[in-house]
Amino acid sequence: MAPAKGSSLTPIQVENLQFPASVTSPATAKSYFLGGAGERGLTIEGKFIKFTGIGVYLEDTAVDSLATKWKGKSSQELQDSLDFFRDIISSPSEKLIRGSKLRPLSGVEYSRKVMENCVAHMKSAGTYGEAEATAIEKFAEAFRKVDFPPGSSVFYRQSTDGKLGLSFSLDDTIPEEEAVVIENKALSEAVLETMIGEHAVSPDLKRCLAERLPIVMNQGLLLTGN
Ligand SMILES: O=C(/C=C/c1ccc(O)cc1)c1c(O)cc(O)cc1O
Repeated sequence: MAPAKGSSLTPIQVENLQFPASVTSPATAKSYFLGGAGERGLTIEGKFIKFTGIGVYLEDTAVDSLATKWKGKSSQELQDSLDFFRDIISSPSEKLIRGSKLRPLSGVEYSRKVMENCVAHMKSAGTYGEAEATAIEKFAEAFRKVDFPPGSSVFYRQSTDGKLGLSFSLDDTIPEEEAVVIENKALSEAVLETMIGEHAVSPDLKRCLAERLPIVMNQGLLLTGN
């Protein structure tokens, strides 16, 4: 029998955070592969401080939809193409994003930064209206009583029909139940846009996606090393 064709997608380590090559969510029973992961830091008094590690998990179906346009392009070409990242964001497959903390952060502190970026993006894209302002309020409320010690995580599930599921975990395990589901496509997409789009908070994550996805588009998926 011919050997199975496929690339070996490896887990990724961001500082002391481990991002497995694939995960199955007990909330949805769906499996996702690790498109990429990277750090998010801030320069404070001239020093780059790493605060979070972000992992972007995609459903297998994302590969074919991306391959039609991007297969054959080099990692550098992909990294330099905003349209490539926009196609990941809008690809017709569910995404699961894990944002894990390297330093302690309160939910209010963390969510304020995420919301600032999301609102700025939606305003510049012309997608911010009353429904989005209400969705942002719901987002803020979900984080109000959350505390993030190092190693703890928020999971963002972005469904193809525009729902954003939020869940919180003290480690890297995906909770069985989501804390809240926000039905707003513009906000859902904005969360990933702020991470890998035009003004991305994690260039490291963009580089990683641009390096790994060509392998998957060329060789297919064969997951190892969880
Ligand atoms: O990771 C962050 C935010 C980290 C952070 C660091 C220091 C603070 O005082 C507050 C928050 C993040 C993200 O994951 C996604 C996003 O769109 C914006 C962010 O800032």
